[in-house]
Amino acid sequence: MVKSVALGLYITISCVAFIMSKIIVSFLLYKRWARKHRIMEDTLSGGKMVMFRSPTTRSLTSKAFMKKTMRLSNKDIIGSGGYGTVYRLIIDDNSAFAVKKLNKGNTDRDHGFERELNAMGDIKHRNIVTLHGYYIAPQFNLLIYELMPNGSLDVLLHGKSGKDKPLDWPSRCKIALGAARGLSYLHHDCIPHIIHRDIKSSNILLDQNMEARVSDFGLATLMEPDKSHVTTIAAGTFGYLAPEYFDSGRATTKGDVYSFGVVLLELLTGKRPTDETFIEEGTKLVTWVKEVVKDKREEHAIDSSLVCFPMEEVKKVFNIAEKCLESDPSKRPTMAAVLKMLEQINQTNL
Ligand SMILES: Nc1ncnc2c1ncn2[C@@H]1O[C@H](COP(=O)(O)OP(=O)(O)OP(=O)(O)O)[C@@H](O)[C@H]1O
Repeated sequence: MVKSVALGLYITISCVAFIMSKIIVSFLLYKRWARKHRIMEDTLSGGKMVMFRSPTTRSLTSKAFMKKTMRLSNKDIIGSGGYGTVYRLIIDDNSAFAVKKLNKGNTDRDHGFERELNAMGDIKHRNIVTLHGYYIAPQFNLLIYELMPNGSLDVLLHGKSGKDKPLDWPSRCKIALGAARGLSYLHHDCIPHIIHRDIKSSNILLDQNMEARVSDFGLATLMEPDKSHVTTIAAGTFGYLAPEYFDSGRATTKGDVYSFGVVLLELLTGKRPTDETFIEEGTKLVTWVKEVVKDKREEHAIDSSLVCFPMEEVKKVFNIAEKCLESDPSKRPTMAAVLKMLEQINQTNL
């Protein structure tokens, strides 16, 4: 009898010790993960700041960062979009950021919002704009990105100041290839796979080497779209949205492929998909280009600011764009296939 009680006690103690050790190991592993991923996590001015570990953020302190952030003013604005305003934040010679102040604070956000942001911070690729950190507070939220010194493809192609220095053909090829590589990474190499949902020229930014970086991935999922933002419907932007989206409202990788096809047309023709002349003529960029390609008149559609270009390559890029713009999503290539096609024709430019 005594023996069986002792045995029972022994088994209970062993089980409790086993469970406790598992809990402690999990806790330690979590702490290690958090230390690796977050250089700092601070409660500041009623909000929480999280910065992810990277060479750029290593020497920063959250207080110094917040102090500079609070001093941002209109003269620091780089641009604004449907989700908020983007500011240039220079900390020192080695650290410059683009801070996106989202329109709403976190009053209606849950832990899913932070989980999404942490997942976005894990994505590192040479053709994706890195998210360095975030700040969440009841009044406003900030997303802290790496600063892209050469701005967006949208401004480079259709900038307000006129095309004083138009992009040459090799630069356009390099941008198309970089953007395809970034998007292909999100679709095929990330686990779980990521649908961008808002591919357009203003979401393709250029780094110091004029290498394309896809920005704003995950943002459409993260945010409830601001109803005052007229260009964005549930997700995506008019002119770039795949036709099936208007029926189903469902974002898919093939929807991203369609939007990428529109960006290729922008690179080729130098025209915006929402160009007023198309609306006046009752057509759209995609329809117009399809007719031009069918009639083999590509030279009439090419951007007039392009003075020197190899016609064979131009035709091939028109062809890839056409494939991306198939009305039936199942007939569109995957981004991996688009990347391969672009790599094949661009070998001479790279
Ligand atoms: N990381 C960055 N580095 C440099 N400039 C940036 C950065 N992020 C955004 N910008 C600039 O700020 C502008 C506004 O960006 P934002 O992403 O808020 O809006 P958008 O992409 O134009 O529109 P939408 O919100 O509908 O996607 C961009 O056109 C770009 O020029």
